[in-house]
Amino acid sequence: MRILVFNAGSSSLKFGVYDIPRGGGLVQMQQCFKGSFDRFGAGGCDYRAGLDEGTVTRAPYTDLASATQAVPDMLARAGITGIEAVGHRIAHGGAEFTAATALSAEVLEKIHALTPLAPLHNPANLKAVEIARDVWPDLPQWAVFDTSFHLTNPARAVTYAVPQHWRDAGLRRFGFHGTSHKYVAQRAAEALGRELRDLRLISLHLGNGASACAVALGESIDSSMGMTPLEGLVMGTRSGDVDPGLFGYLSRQMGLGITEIEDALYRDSGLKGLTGSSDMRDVEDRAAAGDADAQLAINIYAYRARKYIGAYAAAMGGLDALIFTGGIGENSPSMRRRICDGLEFMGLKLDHDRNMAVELGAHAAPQIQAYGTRVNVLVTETAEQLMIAREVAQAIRTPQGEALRIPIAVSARHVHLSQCAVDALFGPGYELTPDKPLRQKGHWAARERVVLHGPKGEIANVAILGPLRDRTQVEISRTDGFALGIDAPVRQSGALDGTPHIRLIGPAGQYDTNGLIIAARHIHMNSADAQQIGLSDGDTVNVTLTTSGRGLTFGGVLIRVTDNAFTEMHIDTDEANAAGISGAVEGELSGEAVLRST
Ligand SMILES: Nc1ncnc2c1ncn2[C@@H]1O[C@H](COP(=O)(O)OP(=O)(O)O)[C@@H](O)[C@H]1O
Ligand SMILES: CC(=O)OP(=O)(O)O
Ligand SMILES: [Mg+2]
Repeated sequence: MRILVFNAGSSSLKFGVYDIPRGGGLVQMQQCFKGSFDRFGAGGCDYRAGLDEGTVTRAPYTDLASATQAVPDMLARAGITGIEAVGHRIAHGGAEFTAATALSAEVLEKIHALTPLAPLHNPANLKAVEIARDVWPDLPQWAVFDTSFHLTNPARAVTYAVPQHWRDAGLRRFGFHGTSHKYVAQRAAEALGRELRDLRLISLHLGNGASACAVALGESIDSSMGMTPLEGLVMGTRSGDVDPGLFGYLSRQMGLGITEIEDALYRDSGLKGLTGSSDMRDVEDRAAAGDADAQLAINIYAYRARKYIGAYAAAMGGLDALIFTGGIGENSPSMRRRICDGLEFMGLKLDHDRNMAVELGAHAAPQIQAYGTRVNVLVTETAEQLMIAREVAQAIRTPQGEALRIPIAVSARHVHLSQCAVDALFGPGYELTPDKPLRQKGHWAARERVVLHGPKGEIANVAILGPLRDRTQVEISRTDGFALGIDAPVRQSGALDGTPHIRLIGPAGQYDTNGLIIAARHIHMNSADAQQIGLSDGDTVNVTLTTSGRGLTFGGVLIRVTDNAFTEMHIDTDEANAAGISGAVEGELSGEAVLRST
């Protein structure tokens, strides 16, 4: 499979072509061509092409759009043919897009609607989509969003303390550069020989746009950009954090309009506002030559980044490694040094020689901390394009391309009764009263309730689900098992041989029975959905819950296919609590799981 990737940033356009050999996995993915344009100006831009990074030439393009327009010809001249899909970086995907998404007309519409929240980025990203669709109208186009990785951030990190009706209108923090933060976090874990799920990391992506991200135990838990890519660190042309009180002052005292203020914060602030140049190379050169403005800019830049390191170490309750990436993070030893200076108190100190000697190749993620210090410090190239290609390839390999989203129902403790049990509990020949229909057709919850009685305690008011069954089955959670004092096994529904005994108590008597289980998590799936996604009865899959506060993947979820099932996943209350679920949630069958089962 051959995938072309466009990564349009605020100051540069990068593109790459990636191959996965037939029958190979994502790890075998190889880059076969790449190019980048930056330093756009009236006289053109810098251009690097081919796998050999070194050569910089001048190209006549004065802006990102004209450079993007030139890419198809460049690929043709380089003999690159046979592209099967195009992946695009899209900066803002809002709260909806948790993974690579096929660019349908509807999805494009949603991305357009988010443009006011990323005015430097989404238009450039969409331009690349438009050009690619013109040139390759038959190829599938995919989006990979900067925001997706951060959708695991907890509510306390993403909620602005503003009036309720503003929050209801969608005001919240998102975070960007997620593809980069995710990639470098994985690289750092590999380089340290540790599992990502055991590490607390801070990633500093310092490019033209810049952001810090706290990655705790494999998930982004906070990042410095907010609802827009304006919040946080000092950037090339963006201010980063300012007092929102500035707006009123600028408007009332200085007579500026909203557009002027916003434009200045996006385009004329940051390094550019402080020094006249948005390019750190220029700023460093000027500072070295004695320019006081440039020196102050560098100090502000480093100080702001250092403050975020302190904040995120506190947010995570510790720090195992700090990662530098992005044009500045990768290439400026002096900036890395300034950012880290003064952090010895938290076990973070650089080794001068290692910091100066950093050489980044495709497989290197050098460590630059002083020997014997507690916090590892790594420098690594980011690889947003590679990550985008991987995510697109994985999504394409998932049957139907898109992950199947399934509603999740939380089963509280309940019993299924036999006629024998009903007779004993409610009186001979008693008929239960169906009260509420369940989503599985023909199933209902009865008005009647029973008590569960165990050696340690009782649980009252337990629901009875109909219709009646041949054998009585009692489904509880592990926590209920402690309350009752009985250790119940995890079983599929109906697999009751050898299960423990429990006493049920009803208004007319008691009933002792085996059949006490913790229901194995499962998905009811109708035949059409199963066929569409390539699953059969008895398969097991992984289901990822990214929308919940504690985002979690459930492994070994059993698929139960019946003709007219309502497709829905059932978990118990312990599982729901572990995933931080309240209210309606959807889970996502992860591509990996689907691949394994077919
Ligand atoms: N050798 C270097 N020293 C200092 N800064 C550098 C160096 N090389 C690149 N940079 C800076 O990196 C920034 C661009 O980062 P990059 O990640 O390429 O941008 P983008 O966010 O557009 O992808 C610019 O400020 C540039 O000056
Ligand atoms: C979101 C963002 O700031 O991206 P970039 O670094 O490409 O400007
Ligand atoms: Mg960038």
